[in-house]
Amino acid sequence: MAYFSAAQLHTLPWTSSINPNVAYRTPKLLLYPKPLRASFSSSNVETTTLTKDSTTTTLRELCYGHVQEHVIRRAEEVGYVIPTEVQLQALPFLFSGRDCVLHAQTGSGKTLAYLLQVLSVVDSQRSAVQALIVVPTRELGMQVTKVARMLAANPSEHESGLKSCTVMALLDGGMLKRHKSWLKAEPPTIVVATIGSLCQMLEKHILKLDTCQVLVVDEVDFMFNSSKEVSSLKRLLTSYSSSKNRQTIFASASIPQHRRFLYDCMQQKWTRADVVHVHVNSVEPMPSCLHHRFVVCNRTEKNPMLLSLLQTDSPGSAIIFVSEQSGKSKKAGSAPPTTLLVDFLKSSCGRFSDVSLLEEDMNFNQRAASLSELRGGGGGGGGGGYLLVATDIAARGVDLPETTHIYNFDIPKDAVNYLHRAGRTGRKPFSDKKCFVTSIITVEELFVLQRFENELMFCCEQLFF
Ligand SMILES: Nc1ncnc2c1ncn2[C@@H]1O[C@H](COP(=O)(O)OP(=O)(O)OP(=O)(O)O)[C@@H](O)[C@H]1O
Repeated sequence: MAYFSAAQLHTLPWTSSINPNVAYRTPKLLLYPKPLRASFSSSNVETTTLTKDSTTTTLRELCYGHVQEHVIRRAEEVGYVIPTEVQLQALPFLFSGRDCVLHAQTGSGKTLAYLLQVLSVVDSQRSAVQALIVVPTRELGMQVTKVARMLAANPSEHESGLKSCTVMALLDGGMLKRHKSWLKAEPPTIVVATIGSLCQMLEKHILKLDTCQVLVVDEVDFMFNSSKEVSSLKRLLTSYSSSKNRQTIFASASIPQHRRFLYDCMQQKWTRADVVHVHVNSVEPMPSCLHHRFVVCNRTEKNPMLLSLLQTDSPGSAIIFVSEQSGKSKKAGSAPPTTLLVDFLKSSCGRFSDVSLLEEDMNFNQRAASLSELRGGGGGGGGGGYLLVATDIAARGVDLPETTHIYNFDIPKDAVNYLHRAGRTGRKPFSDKKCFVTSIITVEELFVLQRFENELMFCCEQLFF
């Protein structure tokens, strides 16, 4: 069993060294103790770090002998030809069957990395659930299911007589009765699930994991941080299936206190003891193409300030993040801040007459319609772009690669939240086109933003209007 000393556990949350290329604003509050080295030899955990790769390995070469030809061809058809850094780094470990923690920037292609491994392991001719992918939200689940189905589709299914791999989306708000019949009649090969729906099926013994060979938990830090999900997740990892009998893959762009997390993975038997930590861009938690800015104004001036920013930036496509409505405001019967902002934008300027909305209080169908409208090139903003007003439901995992601007209308609740909101832009792996993250803050919130700068090691430029 690996052992970590107290000194090793007392570590920087994001990184192992300060990035010398970042120009920091002063005064800098260095909140953490002196930097530790990237790897530590007294443990079984292998930490791999990669900054820039110069090889020209193709995804085909990387997957050769592991992933079926039709899957590789499908990936190439949709433009996945060159692997991203996390794919390059992680796939050899994944293909070897090792448990992995994929820890890489937002938009770096972690989904494709774990899906290629899932598709390399499953046998579509076997009628049994062989892979389970757990996600925190229905939106992310739908997105992962779509990519998995797209990669798994076998155009020569009829000629060869071989069945294609089936992917079930077992997501909160779905038709669980139908899924129940499906699971009983012919179990799918891969299940993508939110933890609530999954546990219902497991508790009723409709879904069994004894044939499951790969278990993926996406946005793993979020799941472990959510009081609603954590006990179910722990049960899933230890009671419903054993880490000895499966490959376990965890993925996230943010794993605060990652060494502590890796220690827990082994101690609690969520993974096997030889788990690999694939840590890409460990010194730079956010994509370098992001340009961070802020404006200071009074609370009452936020709406006109946002409008000025939108008029000046003229964003191609933008997401505006607004805090969730407080319980007190709901009780008082006030309109949600998201709705108020959408109404303001619609009435203030013609270009923003078609603003989309995504928030928890919408029903699942409305939420799906809102996202598919954006993906279809609809939505506000004109010129094929969109303008989306959203709560943090859109902050994790949602992939809208055309987004060029993020506006924090309300300041994120912590640095992790800042990182994921910011990560909804800059999602084209091989593009270094500048994307913008702008926070609208009050004077009192300046200190909070500065804390985020320290924790995430970025530099924010002040704009004046
Ligand atoms: N090899 C590749 N070549 C080109 N594009 C890619 C490649 N791999 C992934 N992408 C694209 O990159 C974008 C981001 O990928 P993905 O959603 O997997 O990121 P992620 O690492 O899971 O991000 P997050 O942490 O925000 O969930 C997607 O639009 C995806 O289609």
